[in-house]
Amino acid sequence: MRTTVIGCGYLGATHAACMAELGHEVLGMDSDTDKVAVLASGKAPFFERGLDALIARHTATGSLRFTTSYQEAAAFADVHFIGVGTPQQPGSDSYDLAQLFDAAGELAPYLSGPAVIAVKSTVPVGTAPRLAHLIRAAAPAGDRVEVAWNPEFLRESFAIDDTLRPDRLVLGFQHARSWGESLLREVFAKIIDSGTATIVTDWATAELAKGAANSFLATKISFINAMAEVCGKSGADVTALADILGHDHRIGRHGMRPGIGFGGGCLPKDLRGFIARAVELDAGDAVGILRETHAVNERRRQHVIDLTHEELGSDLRGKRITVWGAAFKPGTDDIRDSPALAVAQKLHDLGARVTVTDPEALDNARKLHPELDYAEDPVAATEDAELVLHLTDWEQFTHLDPVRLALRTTGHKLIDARGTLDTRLWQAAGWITRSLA
Ligand SMILES: NC(=O)c1ccc[n+]([C@@H]2O[C@H](COP(=O)([O-])OP(=O)(O)OC[C@H]3O[C@@H](n4cnc5c(N)ncnc54)[C@H](O)[C@@H]3O)[C@@H](O)[C@H]2O)c1
Ligand SMILES: O=c1ccn([C@@H]2O[C@H](COP(=O)(O)OP(=O)(O)O[C@H]3O[C@H](CO)[C@@H](O)[C@H](O)[C@H]3O)[C@@H](O)[C@H]2O)c(=O)[nH]1
Repeated sequence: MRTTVIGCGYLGATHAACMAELGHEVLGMDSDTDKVAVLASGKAPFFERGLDALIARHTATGSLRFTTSYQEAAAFADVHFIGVGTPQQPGSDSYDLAQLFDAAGELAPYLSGPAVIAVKSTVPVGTAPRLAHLIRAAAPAGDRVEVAWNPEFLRESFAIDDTLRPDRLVLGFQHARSWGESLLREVFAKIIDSGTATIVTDWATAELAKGAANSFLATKISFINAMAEVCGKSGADVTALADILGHDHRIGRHGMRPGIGFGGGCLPKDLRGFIARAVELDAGDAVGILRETHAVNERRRQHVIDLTHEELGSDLRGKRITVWGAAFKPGTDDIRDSPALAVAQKLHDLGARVTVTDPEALDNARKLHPELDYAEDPVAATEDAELVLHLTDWEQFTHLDPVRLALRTTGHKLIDARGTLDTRLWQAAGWITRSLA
């Protein structure tokens, strides 16, 4: 089959490559000419394990191509996935849907025959009817264009695997047993036939499924971090506590790693967007729990700042601090709402001299935070540091030798905000360690 993917960022580029991997002919479309040039040359414009190889393989055979033309995209296929961004509006917790409505508005005038627009972008519930109205009004094919909602649940750093082997497939339609459903079942046939739970539902449930899933995941992380606060006051061990809770199959250990809290391009903004939409719908009382999820998460970042003051004093001006980590989590160069960079920025604002190191995300970090210092090598980054903050849990950091590092630093002080360092080894090497987990 032929499909297009409109919007080739983290989600769209992965989706396009994976659709080609399923055996389809795919045309990726993006309005960013530089991004399209990189993709067309057979590379991913960001770091995601395995994606370069997948894009290279399918662009080489011609089954995966890229364009900046809506007209070419409309003519190429009957099934169009939309994966453009839906960031938070500046100065508000609500979603900014401009990319989505722009993309749909640009594509629609070229839709002259029956087509299915399957939206993967994350949106507030109630978006589908508005988008369908806009598309049908602008498309020559009118009501023969069907809008489907197909939320995406992939995690960055596992993006390919999560796309090809998802936990579930959700397809939302305006009407039951539609033409669009048959077409999308054909697109996803290999995934469906491998036994993946496939839930066909209405638009609103499909839209809500995504925000609800991310709100739950965020709440699970904040729950264990709230327990970390109680453990901190009572002397209990939150990692052991998470293990004990996780053995209960109704709770499970996944998503229960305590530490600095969640960041990234999805959980924080989807949580805020979900709360804002519930308030608009007069269901504000129902999301009180999510407000607390958000508050706990904010406290985790502040806790790192508080511990820094405890170790280095109230005046941080001129203090040399090394931050290990810039990406919001390991396995990606994505720095959107990165807890590590938020803390680094705050410490810089307080007058500290902050040096950041990260295996993949330094280029992105430099662009967004030119005021911080950077070092490629974590050992060199730690030179003369009075305090080391371990803020993103890259595996590489766990292999660093605390004895060797102790010789280079002036303070021998470590805050492990991810709980993945063996702090006993660090203490044996003469370090004072503090932990969030
Ligand atoms: N990143 C993830 O892991 C992930 C996972 C699941 C869902 N999502 C959701 O998917 C959506 C996309 O997220 P992302 O992380 O890929 O964002 P992104 O910012 O990386 O990508 C968005 C892409 O859309 C392009 N674009 C913007 N306006 C366009 C237009 N009018 N026409 C064509 N292209 C246009 C941009 O150039 C960019 O390449 C969001 O709604 C997000 O919440 C993301
Ligand atoms: O036990 C945990 C698990 C995660 N995190 C943090 O939570 C954030 C999000 O992690 P993760 O969920 O692995 O990454 P994302 O790639 O942001 O994926 C989330 O957001 C995507 C975009 O909506 C969804 O598709 C995914 O299902 C959802 O997991 C990161 O900062 C992690 O460090 C923790 O602190 N503790």
